Amino acid sequence: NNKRRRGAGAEPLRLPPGPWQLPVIGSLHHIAGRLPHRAMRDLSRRYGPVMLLRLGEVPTVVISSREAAREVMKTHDVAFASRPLSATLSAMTDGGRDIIFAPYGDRWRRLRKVAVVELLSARRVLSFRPVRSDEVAAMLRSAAAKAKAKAAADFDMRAALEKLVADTTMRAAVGDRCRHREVLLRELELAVLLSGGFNPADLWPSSRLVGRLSGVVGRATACRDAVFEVLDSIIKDHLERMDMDKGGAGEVEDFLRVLLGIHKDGSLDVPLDMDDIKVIIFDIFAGSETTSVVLEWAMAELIRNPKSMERATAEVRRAFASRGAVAEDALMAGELRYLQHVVRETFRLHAPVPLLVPRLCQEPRRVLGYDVPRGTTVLVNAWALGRDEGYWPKDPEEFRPERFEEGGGAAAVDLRGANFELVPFGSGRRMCPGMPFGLALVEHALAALLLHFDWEAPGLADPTKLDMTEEFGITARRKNDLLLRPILRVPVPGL
Ligand code: HEM
Repeated sequence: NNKRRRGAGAEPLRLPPGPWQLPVIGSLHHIAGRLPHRAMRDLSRRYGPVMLLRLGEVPTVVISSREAAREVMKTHDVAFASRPLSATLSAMTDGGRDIIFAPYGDRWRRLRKVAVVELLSARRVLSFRPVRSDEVAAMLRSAAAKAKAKAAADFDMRAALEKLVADTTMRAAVGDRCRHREVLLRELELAVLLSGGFNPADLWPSSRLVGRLSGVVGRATACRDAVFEVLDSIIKDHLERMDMDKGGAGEVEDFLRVLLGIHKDGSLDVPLDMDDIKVIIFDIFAGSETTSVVLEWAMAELIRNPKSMERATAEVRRAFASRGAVAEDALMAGELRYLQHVVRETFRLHAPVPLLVPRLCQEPRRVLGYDVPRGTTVLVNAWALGRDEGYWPKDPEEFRPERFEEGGGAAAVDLRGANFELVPFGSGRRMCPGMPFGLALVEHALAALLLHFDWEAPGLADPTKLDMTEEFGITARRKNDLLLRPILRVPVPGL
């Protein structure tokens, strides 16, 4: 009965009446060797939008319809507001002492409040405008150098976007003068890799042998120690500097300075110790990584879809070519409508965290009539929701930003967590608090790349053939590099 088909043109799923025991319909071998979000989407087409998999020893409910997603992240949000803590994550976060993986409770509430109110507010995001402009300008200069090279050279878009996001985040988080940039970035990359959850130690938690053989917990501990050591030294530098220049932080006050200020003068009703500060900074680095992933997909989709590229470029140049640079006020006021549609469409097809961050069922709840027991891990397949033909009837697999225009069928759908068919940032209490910070950089960088350059994929006669393979991991990035050729159209400031 649970095995209803829900493919193209299928009837809407009819729910079973009353309480319903979820049978285990799949296990690890159903997804082994495949991208988990794809494999789970295929299973859900056969078994329905609420299905129970047994991944190793971990009972995992996968949610694949907007109705079920609404129940998990809205109707029963509190019951699903905790996180499962695998052995690897526990080692990495010292038992869930950060924000992203913290169990639901007072500590999480306190740290999240500090992050939301003091660091990621609209006012603070705005204050980093000069940092974004500087770092985007640096990226544009390196693209302009490639465009000027005699033998036209390829621009490594992935490397450039990763550098842009890392440098912008680094400056916003800990200021300009970070001596440990390389170590920090290397360890953070490892942290993201290790926290994927699909490793043997996390899937068979009761087996000490598996844990010992995989060695992943040891690596996670070493990774956390390395990051914390670097953060200790950054904090020491910061405190010295704060003592020296008592006059104030200048134009841009970085996150660490804000947090140390709160720690020193106890100006909040909640105390903040040094460990709290380190984990908040750690999370901001870890959370930001996804920003470059989505920018890379946006550029790849625009290359594959020349008509969309033409429209987006024309809009950006109409708005900014006469000024010679992107102005964030116009972006933030939503004046570049098509660009916003491009961003939404990219998130629809390429949710950078395709299964969101796992939730834990704290209290038994019924989701679409199925009983979800306490202790179950719950994954919301945002990637599958974004491609479901039931919600995106016109070519769900195609990149068509026009669907978000008036009359396009999805004009009212946005990213803020109220439309459960488009939830790349999650929804409810655990929704991503970094969305405004991430989106500001995505829109600014994308507009600048299109304003100053035309872009070509060298050696690719038919752009629709651009390789779009995804890589395995907690974040769904493109597998292969994106090498593009920039052709300078609007001079880059400062050159
Ligand atoms: C394009 C960029 C981003 C995407 C797609 C993204 C996505 C997500 C998702 C899916 C979650 C889990 C939501 C849930 O469980 O419902 C999350 C949580 C989180 N994100 Fe982001 N994120 C992005 C950027 C950022 C940035 C820039 C920061 C920080 C500056 C950040 C910080 C966080 C934090 C701290 C959490 C944990 C929230 C909690 O558990 O209470 N994210 N993000």
